[in-house]
Amino acid sequence: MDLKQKSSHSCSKHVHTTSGVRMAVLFFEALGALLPRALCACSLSGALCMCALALAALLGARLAQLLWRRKRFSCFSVPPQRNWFLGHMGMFRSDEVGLQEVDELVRTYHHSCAWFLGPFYNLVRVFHPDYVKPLLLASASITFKDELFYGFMRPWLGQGLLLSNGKQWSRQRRLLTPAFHFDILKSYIHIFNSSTNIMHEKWRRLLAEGKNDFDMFEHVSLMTLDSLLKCTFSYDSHCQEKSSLYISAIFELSELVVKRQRCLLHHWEWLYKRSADGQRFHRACEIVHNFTAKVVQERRSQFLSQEQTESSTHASRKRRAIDFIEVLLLSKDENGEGLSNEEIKAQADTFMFAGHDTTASAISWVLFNLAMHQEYQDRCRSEINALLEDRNTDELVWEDLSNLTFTTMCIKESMRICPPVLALTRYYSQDINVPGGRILPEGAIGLISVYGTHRNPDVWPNPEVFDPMRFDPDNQKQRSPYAYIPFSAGPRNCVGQNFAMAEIRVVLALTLRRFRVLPGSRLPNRLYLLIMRAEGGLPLMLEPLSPPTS
Ligand code: HEM
Repeated sequence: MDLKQKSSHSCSKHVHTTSGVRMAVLFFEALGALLPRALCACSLSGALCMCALALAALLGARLAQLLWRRKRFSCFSVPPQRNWFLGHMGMFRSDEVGLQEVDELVRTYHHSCAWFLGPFYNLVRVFHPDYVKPLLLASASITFKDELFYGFMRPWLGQGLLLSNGKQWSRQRRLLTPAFHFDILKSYIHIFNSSTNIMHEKWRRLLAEGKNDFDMFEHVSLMTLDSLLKCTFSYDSHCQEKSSLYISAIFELSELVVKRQRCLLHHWEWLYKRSADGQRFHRACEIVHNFTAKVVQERRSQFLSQEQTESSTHASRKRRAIDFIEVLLLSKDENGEGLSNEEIKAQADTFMFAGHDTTASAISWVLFNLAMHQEYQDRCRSEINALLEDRNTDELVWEDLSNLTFTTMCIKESMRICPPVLALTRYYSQDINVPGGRILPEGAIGLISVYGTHRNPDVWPNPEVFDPMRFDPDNQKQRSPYAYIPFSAGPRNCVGQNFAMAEIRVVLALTLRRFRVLPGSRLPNRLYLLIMRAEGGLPLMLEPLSPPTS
């Protein structure tokens, strides 16, 4: 449907309607400013009365300002609110019902709607590729990661790539991009194979003990963390077999960030610092930072001493997997300046956060979707077995990945229907034009709903149906590149997407070769947290398969 036709308002209209409100703001502000002067000339009771009036006038000015700001959103549809003051505050649910409400929102409003969080935050939620495009392609100089959604991660991730803005971000992005070059990623395939093997060994042991209701999220998260620690720090944590303080701290931090976003009182730093959660957050940050600082320091001294010996020649480096820390230690900008220890620590913490839970979510949900669709699971398995047919080892190599065509289609369809990152938010320092003559006003937060866009029936017919054929190359041609955005798009897209896709393909291929995956004891209810999870875990059952005979 033509989006312009659907547009019922134009933002230009609000200029007239808001001038009255603007006058009211000016009136109340003038009143608030004049009253204190009049106070000097009054008795005590008169002074108290004047104080109350001044306060009321200032409050009136703020409320009028609030209404004026909201008016700027009148070109967007506004779903029913709690009341004019609280707006949609508290109406956003993070459970299965909440996700179904997003589906309903998309069906009703087709492309976008305004969303007000009390008197403080005004958002525009977009869920159509034509609206997503201008928001994701807006220049980095006017686009910022907003503090409402990203700010609470700052004490943990610092000014790493995910949270930095402007020039600092562009410099970091230039320096970090080589870390994700194919030549580097190739050397990680062995790590992905071996971490998957460790997980499968554990599964076989548990199956032999008679346990067969696996919380896939728990197992896969430990496995992706294991891989990431090896790829980032060359650190073998053995975290799949034994617990570690560092790992528990990472899990705790992810949980606490979401908890804080949901609790308005805890947005206030002074109060949060004194709360039990705030203190847990502080302790967990300390554990993570101490760990990263120690590794970075050790690696820098090791690196410097290696530089002076012959053993660190280019050839010898090429023989082993170069970890991210090493690439970061080597990187230099156009002025020959490298990254400081502080910057490297922020990047390493960012990789650990951005890389493990997201990939775990993608792997867990594709296993779930294939458990629910055995016909597609069988087709993936045939593809994998055919690929490894004449080999005497199960080890996948980089070149195999491009031959897993149908398996990759299933992964993509699973990330459409269950995107690990459900939404992105941005703050814009200038008005942004979106279709239908609408304007996202300067200072507003744009919430790009990945989930909503992937489920938009105007773009994806029968969006709730799992159909890998949507990603057959012939069926993709007609679609906007902004209709499918699990890794975001534009300048701030996911720098780790090739890493993630390689890992997911290795894990899925080896798992389906060795196990049949079946639905668990109950169907999961989805959870809308920093990433898509399942309430109480994602139970699946496994049936070990014997190696295919040729
Ligand atoms: C299936 C797995 C993954 C998904 C779905 C995913 C998704 C995303 C998304 C949607 C963004 C944009 C976030 C925003 O704008 O706020 C992003 C950014 C980012 N991702 Fe990923 N990611 C995945 C894996 C990884 C991995 C494995 C790494 C690193 C090892 C990584 C590192 C990053 C970084 C550093 C950014 C910030 C990029 C920038 O702002 O320039 N991600 N990711």
